Amino acid sequence: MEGKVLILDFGSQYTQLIARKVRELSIYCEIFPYNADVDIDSYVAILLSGSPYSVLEEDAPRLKLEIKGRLPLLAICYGAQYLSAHYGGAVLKSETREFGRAYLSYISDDPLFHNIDQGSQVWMSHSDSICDLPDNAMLLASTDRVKNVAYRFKGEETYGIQFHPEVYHSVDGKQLLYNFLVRIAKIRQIWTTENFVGQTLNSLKEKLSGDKVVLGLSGGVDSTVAAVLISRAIGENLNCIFVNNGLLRKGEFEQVIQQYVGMGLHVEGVDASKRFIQSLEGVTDPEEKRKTIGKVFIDVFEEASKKVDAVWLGQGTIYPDVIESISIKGPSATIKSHHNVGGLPDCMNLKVIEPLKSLFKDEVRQVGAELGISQSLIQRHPFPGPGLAIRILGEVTQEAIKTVQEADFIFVNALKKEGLYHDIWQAGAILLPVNSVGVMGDERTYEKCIVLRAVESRDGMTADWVDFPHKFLQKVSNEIINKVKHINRVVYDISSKPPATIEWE
Ligand SMILES: Nc1ncnc2c1ncn2[C@@H]1O[C@H](COP(=O)(O)OP(=O)(O)OP(=O)(O)O)[C@@H](O)[C@H]1O
Repeated sequence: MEGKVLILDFGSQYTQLIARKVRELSIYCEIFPYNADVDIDSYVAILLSGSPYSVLEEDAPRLKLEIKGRLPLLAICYGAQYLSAHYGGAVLKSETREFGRAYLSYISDDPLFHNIDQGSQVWMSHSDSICDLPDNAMLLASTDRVKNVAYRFKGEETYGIQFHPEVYHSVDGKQLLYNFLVRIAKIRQIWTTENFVGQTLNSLKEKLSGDKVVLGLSGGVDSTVAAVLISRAIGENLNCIFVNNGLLRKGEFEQVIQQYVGMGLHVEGVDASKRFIQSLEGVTDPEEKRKTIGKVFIDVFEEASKKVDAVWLGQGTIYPDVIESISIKGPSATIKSHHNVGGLPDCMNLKVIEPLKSLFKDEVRQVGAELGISQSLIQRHPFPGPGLAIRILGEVTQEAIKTVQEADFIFVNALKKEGLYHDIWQAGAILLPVNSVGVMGDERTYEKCIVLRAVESRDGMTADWVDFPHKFLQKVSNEIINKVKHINRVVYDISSKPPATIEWE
């Protein structure tokens, strides 16, 4: 890849955002932990991230590579403090923690601040300050409260800035990154979806020449886009498997298979719903549900794929999954066990091909559009691997599945009809394992409760509930109570993530 930028991560919550901003400038970049062994010479510029640590702490992260002066370097927040402290400056605890908006009251005429004016709003988030710059560094910018807000080492393209150009509230942040990457580091802006597709097709053709590939399709965006890319490269040699685990939405299995076939994919639909539902009998613990589904999935997938004489397993892994697994904090301990195919390659002896592993979710969607995949597939809401099993609290029975499917169908259709579907990250119905008293006609009822959940989010990491017009909720609630058997009550979930999660289990 020509013109790659390296982002070394000190564990900041904003590191992925830095990468997103660089990609938005049509420049390719990769994130690695600060202590990873990377071949610096394969990059053309380096960015250092912020960090929750203080350089004053004993165990603060320190680079093991000598990077200063080798490539254009922009160090952000902790990165800037680290460079400064490491090369003879002084960093001390600030008297007051500086968090939020600040305004640049002094800006030098360095190219880093080209087209950025005095008074520009920047976003700060630090509790240490650079009190003295290293001897061979010069001051580039200040705010009223902090003097050493930006600096540069003399005679080098090595910069440090205290504020966060990657966050939205730094209004000229994108301009600053542009100045650094394009004007200073002279990187060409050639990372486009079109180029990505062209290059990926070439490399897939070369790598997979003549080999067969098997790939699990979930109906979701990632596996669909991965499948279409691979199929463009190797045609009939790609064999897809779509498993019906009986936990999909109403009519989804048939509908999605039809769409896949229409797209020219070679796909085998395996209806294993009975096997899944049987194995879930008596299981109520959420983690055990996920594990049970995962195990059956692996068995079913393995059996189906034996018929294909495959050498490769195609996967729709995307960049956030990769970052998560190499993060400086290690794979998150709290992540739920998924029924993804991560466990498959070892036991199946297949080589793994992951054509999307350098892309963020919205880039995957753009690639999908570039490949001509219909918007109805690309813009689908994320749907959990274990499906409706984790939207049925307590035991998963045929009757419970039918109830959730019907309620979900009414809710999601209403969203589509009102033109709300695409403004929402994810929506669905949850069945609670409690009965409550109601009255229908002259009869007293004692039946179940459906929760409606709809959230807005940018990346699924944080989410907020959608504030629907009451009339809309009223309409959906009426329709569910009138049409779905065993439901006498509908409630709407108004919790955000965190502290709640998007799914209930
Ligand atoms: N019903 C299924 N049949 C076949 N393969 C599946 C099925 N469900 C999931 N998979 C495979 O497992 C992978 C991970 O599943 P998961 O539900 O976590 O998807 P994801 O990471 O959200 O990706 P996607 O957007 O493809 O759904 C999918 O990308 C797909 O390859």
